[in-house]
Amino acid sequence: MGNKRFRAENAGKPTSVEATRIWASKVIDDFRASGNEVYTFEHNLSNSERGVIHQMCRKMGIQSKSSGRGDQRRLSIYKGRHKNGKKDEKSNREKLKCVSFPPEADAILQELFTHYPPCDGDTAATSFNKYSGKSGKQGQWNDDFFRKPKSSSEEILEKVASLSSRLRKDKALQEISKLRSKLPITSFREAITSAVESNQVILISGETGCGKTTQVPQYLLDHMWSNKRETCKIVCTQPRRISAMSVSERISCERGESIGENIGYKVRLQSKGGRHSSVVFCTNGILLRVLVGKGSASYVSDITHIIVVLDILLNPLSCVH
Ligand SMILES: Nc1ncnc2c1ncn2[C@@H]1O[C@H](COP(=O)(O)OP(=O)(O)OP(=O)(O)O)[C@@H](O)[C@H]1O
Repeated sequence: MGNKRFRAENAGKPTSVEATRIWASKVIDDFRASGNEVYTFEHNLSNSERGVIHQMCRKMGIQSKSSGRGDQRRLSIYKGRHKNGKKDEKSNREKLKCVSFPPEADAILQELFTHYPPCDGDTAATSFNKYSGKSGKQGQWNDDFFRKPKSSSEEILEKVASLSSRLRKDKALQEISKLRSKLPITSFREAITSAVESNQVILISGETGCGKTTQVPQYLLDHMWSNKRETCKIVCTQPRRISAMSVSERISCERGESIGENIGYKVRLQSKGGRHSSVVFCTNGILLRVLVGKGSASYVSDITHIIVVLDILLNPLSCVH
């Protein structure tokens, strides 16, 4: 399966973006199955077609590079990582970091990731050293990010007092607080905290913007601190790493504190906060890794609440019998 065959397919290249994707994915698949290290497309690709192919390659983890000028510009794709056409030594080192699982664990993970696929950001090395453990033991997460803060009841009281003092003094915070009190979810605050107290799982459904994401974690946190004087670890998932980061920033702002104090996040290769943070946002993929990681039992029991975002589309036709 050499360049000849690819050139033949290249000659009949389609015109629309979708058709380019279909055609290019076949060419890339054939290239991946071939013994060739490099494949160069014909020079009859337009700028936008090359753009589509570069984008596809990025998603598939294939290195791609265009070279040449004007009509002669051609796009090449590489099996290994290349820098300016030279093989990057790093790729060999990266290959050595491959994690393998015993067949039983493989089957369980396959099923989990089929039902709850990690988002793009999670599929690449998630704090690999922390997940694998420096000793090299696979699947061992040595991180205490998901452990409960060690605060005593006096320290909790101080945190509550400090929040009310900020609210008294800070005009901007008072404005935000006024806006928060007008959110549709506000009238359900008590109902939510008492439902959480008496049930293991609750489902909260509300229109977009009603306050589910930003308010529920705070209701639970304030309930744990003010009413129960107890420390807690509230883990909230978000479908995307960017939303995990921005929601934790928003909540920190609503409480007049810096991100990484009581509210934090952990996404691929990035985190703010730590064990001391009581509310932490992460992506679905990170939570899954926490839950299925070997030795996770010791700190998973520290997690007091898990808030998962579900996007359920109800098909009205399915209700018609
Ligand atoms: N970063 C932000 N800056 C300003 N306002 C924000 C910010 N994030 C959220 N809000 C506002 O806070 C309110 C509650 O938002 P929140 O995300 O909690 O709602 P939601 O019910 O979770 O919505 P969705 O179902 O779309 O996720 C909304 O009115 C929103 O506009």
